[in-house]
This record gives sequence, C-alpha cells and structure tokens, in this order.
Amino acid sequence: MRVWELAKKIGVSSSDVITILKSHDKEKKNVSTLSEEEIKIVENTVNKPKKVEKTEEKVVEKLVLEKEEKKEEVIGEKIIFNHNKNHNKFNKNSKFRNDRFERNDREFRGERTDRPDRTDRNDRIDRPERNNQNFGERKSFEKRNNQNFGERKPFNRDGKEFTDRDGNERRNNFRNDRNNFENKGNFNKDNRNKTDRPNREFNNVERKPFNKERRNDDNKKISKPFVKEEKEAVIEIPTMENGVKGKNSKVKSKFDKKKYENEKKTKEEERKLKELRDDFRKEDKKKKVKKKEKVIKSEVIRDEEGGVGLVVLPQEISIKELAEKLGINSSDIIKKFFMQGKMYTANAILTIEEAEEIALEYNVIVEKEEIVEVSYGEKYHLEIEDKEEEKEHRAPVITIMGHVDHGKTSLLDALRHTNVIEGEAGGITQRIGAYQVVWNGQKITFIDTPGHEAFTEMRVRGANITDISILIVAADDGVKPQTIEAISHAKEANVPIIVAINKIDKPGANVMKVKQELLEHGLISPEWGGNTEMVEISAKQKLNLDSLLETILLTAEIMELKANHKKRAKAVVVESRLDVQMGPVADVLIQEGELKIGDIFVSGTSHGRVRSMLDDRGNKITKAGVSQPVEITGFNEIPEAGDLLYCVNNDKQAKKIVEDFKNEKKDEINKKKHISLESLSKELEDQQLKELKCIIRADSKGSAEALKESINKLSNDKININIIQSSAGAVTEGDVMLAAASNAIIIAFSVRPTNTARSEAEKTGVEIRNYNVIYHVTEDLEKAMKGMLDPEYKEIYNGRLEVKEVFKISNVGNIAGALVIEGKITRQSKVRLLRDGIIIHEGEITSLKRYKDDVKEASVGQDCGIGIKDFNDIKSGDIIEAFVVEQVKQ
Ligand SMILES: Nc1nc2c(ncn2[C@@H]2O[C@H](COP(=O)(O)OP(=O)(O)OP(=O)(O)O)[C@@H](O)[C@H]2O)c(=O)[nH]1
Repeated sequence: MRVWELAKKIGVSSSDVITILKSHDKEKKNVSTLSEEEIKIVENTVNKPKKVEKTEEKVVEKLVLEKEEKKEEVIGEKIIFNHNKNHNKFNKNSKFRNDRFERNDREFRGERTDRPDRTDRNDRIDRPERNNQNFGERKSFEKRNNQNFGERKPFNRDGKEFTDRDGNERRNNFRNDRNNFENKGNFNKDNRNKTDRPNREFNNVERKPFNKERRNDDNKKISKPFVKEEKEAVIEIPTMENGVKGKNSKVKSKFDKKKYENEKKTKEEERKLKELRDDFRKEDKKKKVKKKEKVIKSEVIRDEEGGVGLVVLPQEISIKELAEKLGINSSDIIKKFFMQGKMYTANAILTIEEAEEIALEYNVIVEKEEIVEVSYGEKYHLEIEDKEEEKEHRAPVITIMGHVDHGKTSLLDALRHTNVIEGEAGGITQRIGAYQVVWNGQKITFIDTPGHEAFTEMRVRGANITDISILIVAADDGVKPQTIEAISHAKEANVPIIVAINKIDKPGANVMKVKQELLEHGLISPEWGGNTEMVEISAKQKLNLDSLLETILLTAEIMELKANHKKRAKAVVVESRLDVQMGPVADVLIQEGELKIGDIFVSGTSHGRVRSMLDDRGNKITKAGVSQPVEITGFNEIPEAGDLLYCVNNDKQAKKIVEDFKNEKKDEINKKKHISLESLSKELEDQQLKELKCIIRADSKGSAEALKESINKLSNDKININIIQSSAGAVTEGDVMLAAASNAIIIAFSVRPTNTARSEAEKTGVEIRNYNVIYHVTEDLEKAMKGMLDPEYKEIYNGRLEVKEVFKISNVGNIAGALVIEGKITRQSKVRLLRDGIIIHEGEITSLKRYKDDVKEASVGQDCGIGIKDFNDIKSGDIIEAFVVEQVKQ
C-alpha cells in the first residue's frame, strides 16, 4: 500500500502519514510503498487521538466554563473541537482534508498543485502525535488544560464575547476577512460539513468567522497579514488530529491584543518621536537662522565696531535680499518705504539707488557689483585650458576685406587654385565657406566670406576666428570708404593687416598713391618705416600670389599660432544653410582638438551629432583637425554663422546646455544694454568705462573731418574718446555691426541710417545720435562726460515714405505724392527729407491727404500727398522719414 492510499483509507492526509512515519524515523514519500509495520504505526497513531479527542473535548468543555467566568474571548479553539457537522457551516476539517486529498491525488497524477510549503506545515501536520506525546515537549496538554490555557488565552466558549476590549474591531476584522476570503473563492462551502467527527456541539452561528479564519491555514493565496497570523498560530496553538487547527482563532485573539497594545505603544512612541523631532527642527531652524545671520552680517565689511560698513550689491535687489545682506529684518525696510509713501513687499525689487539709501541709514556704503560677462564656453565649462606643452603649431586663418570691386573674390579664387594638384581637372569641386591651401608644405586657411560685415558679424557673436586680415586695395582706385571701414574693423578686432595692392597689371595702377592714402589711415609700409606688410599683386593674372602667401606665413610665424590638437573639438560655424536632403548643414572651422564622425556637440541654440563630414574639396572624411574647414551635418536646427561649436560628452548634456542657453539668451536680449550717451555718465561713475568709442557718419568728408577734430579735443584724463571710424555717407549696417561689436555710439551728422542699418540698430541696441550742428555734438558729449546729460526729448520713429511724384500746386507749393514703405505717417509727425541717406530738410508737414481727403494718418502700402512746411525742393525718389518728438519724463 502506498502512502497516499493509506492516507485516503484512514481519512488523513498523505503529509500526515509522512509526518507520522518521519517521527518514527521512516522517510517516506507520497508514492512510497509502505510495509505492514509502517501501516500499523500510522493506524495506531491516527486512532489514538480519538481518545484524546474525547479527553480534549472534556478539557475544552472545562476550559469553556472557565472562559465564561473570565469573559475572555478565544476564537479558534472552539472550532478546533467543533465536531458537530450539523451546524458548523464552515467546518473546514473535512474541507481541509478533502482539499488535501484532492491535491494529493492531483499531485500523484503529476498535475501542478498550489500546495503550500510543507516545511511550514509540518508542525501542524504532526498534530495527532502531538496530542499524545509532543505537546508535552512544549507543555503537557493536560497541564495546559488545567493551568496554562487560562494564562495564555482561554476560550471564549459562547463566542459572543467579541465586544470586550478590542472585540468590536476584531469582529469587524473577521467580517472583512470573511469577505476577503469568500471573494477569493478559495473556500468550498459545499464541503464544509463533510466531516465524520462526532460531538461537534461547540459550533454555533457566531463561530462561522473562526472557521473561515481557519480555512486560511490551507489557503496559501491569502494576504500577507493572514500568513503572518498563521505562522504565529503554528507556534502557539495546540491542534487536534488530522490537521484541524483552532489555533488561528486563538492566536487571532492573542495577536489582536498584542497588536492593540503594540499599536498603542507604537503610536505613543511615534507621537513622542514626532514631538521630539519637531522640537529638534525648531531648534535647528533657530540655529540655521542664527547661522545665516552671521553670514549676512559678514557681508557688511566694517573696519571697526560701529564704523562705516561696506556692502557689494547687484544692480537690482529685492528687499528680502537687501535685508539679508545688511543683516536686518525685511519688515524694517518695508516700514521705511511705507513712511515714504511707498508700499513694498519683501519681494519688491529695488533699484541700486533705493538700496543705497536704505544701506546708508544703517551706516553702510554700497559698492556696485561688477558684472563679469561669461562666455558660452566658460559658462558651461566647455572651454578647456591647455598647458603650453600640449599646444602645437596650427595653420593661420585669413580673411580678405576691401572696397567693392577691388578684387576680393578674384583673389580668393586665385588663391584657391594655387595648390590645385596637377591633373585635378576642374579644381575644387565642393565650395564651402572656407578652404585650405598648402604653400611650401604649410597650410593656410582662407575664410571665403569676403567683406568686413561678415567678419564683424562673427566678432559680434564672440568668434574672433581671423588671425590675419588681407586688405585688398585696387591700385587703380585707391583707398575708398569701404577700405577705411575694413581698416577700422580689423584694428578694432586687433587683427594684423597685410595689404594686397591689387590690379597692378592695370594701366592706371598707382601703387605709390595707394600707399600714401593708407598712410593717412595709419597703415605704413615697412619701406617707409612702418610695420604693415604690403604686397603688389594681380589677382586676375595671378601675379605675386606666392609672395603674398609667403608674407602670410611669415606673419603667422611671428604670431606663433598654436593649439591643442588632441582634445575634444571646438569649432566655429562659418556658414550655415538648410539642405533639402541633408537637413541643416554648416561649414565649420576647427579651432581646437579633433572633430570626428559621431561626436556629440552643442552650437549656440542647436545641438547634434556629426553625421557626415566633407572637406573643402568635397571628399568624405571621418575626422578633421585644427584650422581645417569642413562641412558637417547632424544639427537639430540651423546654427548661426559665428556660433561656436563644442563637443560634449553625451546627448543629455548637449540638450541641457542648449535649453539653458536658450533661456539665457532670452534674458540677455532683454537685459543687454548698449552704450549710449545717457548711460555714459553712469558708466563713467561706476568706473566701468574708460573710453568712449564713436563712429562718425557725416554728409561730407569735410564735415566728418571737422567733427572728428572737435570730438578728439574732448578727451581728458578720465575718459578717452576714440573715433574708430569717420566717413561720409548714410549710416550703414556695417557701421551698426562695428558699433555693436565695439560698444560704440554712432554720430550721424546730417545723415540718416539706411533701413537695414536702422533695424539692425534697433536689434542690437546701438545708439545713433542725429545732429546737424557740430557744436551740439561736442556740447552733448561734454555734458555726458560730466554726467550732466539729461535727455529732455526723445525721438520716436514713425515710418518712411518714398516720393513717387511731385505735384506743383499754385499758391500752395510742391506736394509729394508718396508711398508709405514702412510704418506710418500721422498729421502730427515731423519729417526729414533724405536724399541718398543725407538729410536735405527737417521740418513739419502742412498737409496729409489721401486722394482729396485730409487724413489723420497713412499706413504702410498706402499712397498719400504730403506738403512740407516752407520746403519745395522735393524730388522723386526722395525718402521722407516721419517721426515724433516726445518729452522724456524725469
Ligand atoms: N585687371 C585686373 N582686374 C581684376 C583684378 N582682380 C580683379 N579684377 C576685376 O575686378 C572686378 C571685380 O573683381 P571681384 O573679385 O569681383 O571684386 P570684389 O571685391 O570681390 O567685388 P565684390 O564682390 O562686388 O565686393 C572683376 O571684373 C575682376 O575681373 C586684377 O588683378 N587685375
């Protein structure tokens, strides 16, 4: 007979049989065949408890009586001994067993069962034996019945004592448990009464929950708390034969009591701990405040106790911050302002003057914080400083500048072909924004964006990429306005100039004349004792190009141009565009390190990963070194020319930098203030400015010179006035760019800016001051230098109109038939009549009509007729600038 067969026969579980045999040192499995002797052992063991059971029942009855007296509830025990199959709806003995049989059966058939861990159950399984012998090991059952049951947890015999102490709660728990249990559907109610046990009188309706509880013993899918209770039950509760346990209920009662006490204790402890913590926090806070105060006080530097203090403050500060810095209460400051009739909150922002006023009341002098401009690279720790020994020679980077038609493009093209390897028909196929030539084994990089505007635009963006500037002057034309501009730009950028006197092949070429003119602008050739190299060339005929290249290399050698070739790359965007197929494309010039395919980078507001790389000849390459121009793709958006490109560690870092930079940029645009005459006095006061840079534009060369002389005389030991450019003609975009890059103001003498120059000035915040009397210019500058320039009136630009036709009307005069090309003109507008950017007349309008009607204003795109007061010299093509003058509120 096998174990499971015997178990089935005698009505116990196989595990019980195994356990019984185990206690007799016989290791058996469910399918093991049993000997006669083993069967007997099992049968004897199983039969014995019946007697005990009776004894137990008696004991239980006795205990129940005791329990009634003590009114202590015990939940499980009743059910343990509940053998009344008639009323025990939740009798789980049978269910328990049947389940087991069923499981054993399934197990035997090799089916998966949710059999719980047997090791956990062994204690329970050997119950029959325990009833006879093993209880004694722990505590003799008899002894317990007589003495110890009460000590532990006597039964609640009537099952109604759930109302004592935590009884209600417990009952609820049971209800909940029951619900939970039933919901899980683990309990087979149909089997509940399938027990052949006699004398189950203990059952009553109230005990249902207990039975349910007990069912959990077998149910391993029960919630955690249940399992926990079950475990405790295993230790504490005496059990009957065939694995029926009432311990769960008993333990439940014990557990609940303990739980209650524990909970109470824990809550009490928690409360105390919380109180303690709060106290501690309060103290900590106090300490912190004290500590803070100490720090705050230390911000005011005093020579001696009670002496005058000094504090450094930013341009704008909140009351709260000021109070902290002064080591006082913000409410004190608020009160002071309140007394002055100003209602401020602690977060109100004060001007430096207001802060100074407050500080003085506390005997503290304010020093204004110096604003240190941090570059993009420095801000995000992208600039890596190199040790001298890490740096190696690098190729020079050259820009060509000069007056229109003096041969910039011709020279760039000529130079481009100087190193075309023989047989390379067609020369360089890919034209990118820069290229490299090799001369005498040395590389020279040329930036292929001629013109000083491009050069300055890069400078405005903080990219000073040019090492040497080539100033091209046509020998047959001499120094022209743009030549002068180019000189100013190069000088301002502190870039050495090499003059290329071009077109020497032309019959009218006069090199001497050119050199003389250049001398006037501070460029003196070495033969005349100066240090500006001058090479006579012909770009068209490729004459003397080699000597130009040699001069470049020589100058570069003197400059000792070096860079670290081995670190992560830093580059500058020379040109950018959107390619339909490749997306954003940029021509970049490597300035440091090595750029490789796959490198992750940031560049201004864009970022990306180098997807493809082409050299200046259109060859696909995988890496590029210092001074090498390459075309790369992989940007998420088009970068701007002049943006610096830095390789970073990962995509995450790149995104973060760009996000930060975008936000910063927004703020900067709002904050960035360019120098103006009004701000001059303030900046002088703050000692932030030692030099005022001016760009002069006048209606004639003569007036420009006269103005330059008058202004130069104004320089004193406190401030130097530096005229970085002075020429005739309308204010150009280039002037504005130069002013923006150099923090200069533009003095427009009887001239006006071009449309693009005006919008650029608006964008960059460059001040263009309009004058038509030299005396007024010097007067304003003097006042500004003394800090006495109080602007009373401010000009507000309205719009521009182009004169299309002029109508002569008798008794009225000339009327301009004009089209509003920008903004608007109103009846109140003042006007300036401009011809070639030069102010011909400034005055008021007498009439503003559309068709035959008088109108208040005419907007962009509309035609109108304008009569100008006391002025008839209107010509077709003239520009009328409309503006209003407003008084500045003091
Ligand atoms: N004879 C002669 N003509 C030249 C020389 N270099 C340039 N040219 C001519 O001068 C004209 C203008 O030359 P570009 O190279 O276009 O001048 P640029 O300075 O680039 O002109 P922009 O791009 O308009 O500013 C062209 O017709 C050239 O052929 C030269 O060395 N000799």
